[in-house]
Amino acid sequence: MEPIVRVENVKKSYKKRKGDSVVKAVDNISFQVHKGEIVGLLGPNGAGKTTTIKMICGLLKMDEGKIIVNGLDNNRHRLKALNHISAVLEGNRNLYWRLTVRENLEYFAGNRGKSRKQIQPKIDHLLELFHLKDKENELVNRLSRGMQQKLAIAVAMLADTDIILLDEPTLGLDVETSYEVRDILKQIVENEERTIIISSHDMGVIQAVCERVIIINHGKVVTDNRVEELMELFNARQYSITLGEPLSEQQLAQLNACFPSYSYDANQVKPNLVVELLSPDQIYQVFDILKQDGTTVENIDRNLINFEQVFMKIIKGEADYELDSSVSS
Ligand SMILES: Nc1ncnc2c1ncn2[C@@H]1O[C@H](COP(=O)(O)OP(=O)(O)OP(=O)(O)O)[C@@H](O)[C@H]1O
Repeated sequence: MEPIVRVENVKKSYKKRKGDSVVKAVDNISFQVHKGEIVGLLGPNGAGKTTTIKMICGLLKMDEGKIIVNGLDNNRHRLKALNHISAVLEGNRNLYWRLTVRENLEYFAGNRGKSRKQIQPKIDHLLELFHLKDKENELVNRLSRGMQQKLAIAVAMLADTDIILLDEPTLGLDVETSYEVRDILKQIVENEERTIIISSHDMGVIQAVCERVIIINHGKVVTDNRVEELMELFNARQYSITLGEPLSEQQLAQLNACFPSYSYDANQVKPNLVVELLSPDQIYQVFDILKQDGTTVENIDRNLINFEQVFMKIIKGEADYELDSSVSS
């Protein structure tokens, strides 16, 4: 099936203010998103996420490459392609501050050609979903930042476009509102056939709502994989081993040579060793090192790691696995 968004060999550089030097914000990236998917676009600060999102929604021109939205090349058919997209960009909530919550929803629905009457049931549904019903007659400039953010996302949902782009939807929100936005997004994903691309540093949101993540670093795609697979991959690798006796200097040197990211704590009730394995067979290599000095193993646990730790490993280049581009092709 033809993907709904196809980003092909896209490049974008910015000129620095002083001199002729340029920043390669996006350096030849390609990825695809299929209809109904919810994909996280991740990366450290300055990785190129916002630049990518702005190019997908036609706010920024790319230097090279192309982006196809629902079969339309957004270099050549920008306005038509944009009809398929709603975006909530970071720091730009595009709301009318002197209109009420309900008026904003009505206004933006009208912009998309919907009559006031036709749209009321959908507005009521969104007000309930976003817990904004009791604020429907409040002016937007009297709402908290979190409520404004929820309203901006509700406006994007109302447009009924195929694709929704959310740049940092929980940035700057308190923990409670951030959880609320996460839950609302989860419900939308479960109940609606929308294609959503979310850029976020909030790994909790990503883990809760995204099926797949595309991780960008220094303007390049470094990972394109299902969240579940990444979790499984890293989970399978980290083992915590409780030892009967402390390790010798020689054993530690060997562990360091074979498993440089190991950690060892001799100060617990029983000495504890944590190793990360590239393949399950490597556990036998660990056992061999332990056996040399007769160290006994009292217990082995597979450590559960969260998505934030997985992300950090990928970004730090600790992940030693093949980039799986097959999921998006
Ligand atoms: N208008 C601009 N002019 C010059 N450089 C820019 C401009 N916008 C972004 N950049 C640079 O391009 C690179 C990518 O920026 P971008 O905002 O796309 O990253 P990001 O992944 O969204 O970062 P963050 O997580 O901090 O929002 C950075 O080095 C940034 O400094």
